[in-house]
Amino acid sequence: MIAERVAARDWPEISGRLDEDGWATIPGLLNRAECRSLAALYAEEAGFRSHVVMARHGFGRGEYRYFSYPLPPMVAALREAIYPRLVPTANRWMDRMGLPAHFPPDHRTFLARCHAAGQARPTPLLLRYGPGDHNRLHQDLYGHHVFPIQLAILLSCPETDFTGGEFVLTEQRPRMQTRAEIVPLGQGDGVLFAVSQRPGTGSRGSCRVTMRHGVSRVRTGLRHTLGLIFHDAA
Ligand SMILES: O=C(O)CCC(=O)C(=O)O
Ligand SMILES: [Fe+2]
Repeated sequence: MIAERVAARDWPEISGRLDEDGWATIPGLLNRAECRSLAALYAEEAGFRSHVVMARHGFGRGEYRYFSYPLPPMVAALREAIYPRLVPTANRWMDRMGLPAHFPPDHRTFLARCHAAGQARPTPLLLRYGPGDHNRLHQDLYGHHVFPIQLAILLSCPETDFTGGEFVLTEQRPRMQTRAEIVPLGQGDGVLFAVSQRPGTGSRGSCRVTMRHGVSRVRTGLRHTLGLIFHDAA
């Protein structure tokens, strides 16, 4: 089901958006019931390898939990189905930036590479924000092996479950001020975005664009997200 749903998307269009902007939304990737059941996992004791209280690390305010292996079936299915769709873009980006990394066509092979290099801890996570919580701009780098695109899915419903809490992306280009963009997301929508660097075209030809992401302050209610990073952590 997840595989068919992912296959039905217009991947050439999504790749074009990623090349142009460094991010692309996938509207309605999960339905409301799926969002609810994933968000409900947050309260369960089992299934997670660690719990991070963001304020303790200067990451912002709010909390998140990394899943342990085996991942919940829906999370595993999303990771496996989406990765191969992103590989052509990821490899093109590496070429354009003159970086040697080359990503294999299936996720299992890429994970084996991460694990052999000591990056063996799963990175998919659930995040939870209440009133006043926010996520400071950051990059999800967890070791040498970095797949350059990641996915976040909004599990809560804006205006109904929470207010505020916008997904924010910034990009920095050489010799320019930082630009910020708010990504409009509804419940169940996914956003694909550059983890750290992507190729761009600047005034002097091609350049590297540095991206960061975060979440603006949640005003009211509770906001849950699922984060899917394709490399594992050291
Ligand atoms: O909560 C969000 O929308 C962003 C979560 C995040 O930082 C991530 O998925 O890597
Ligand atoms: Fe993140």
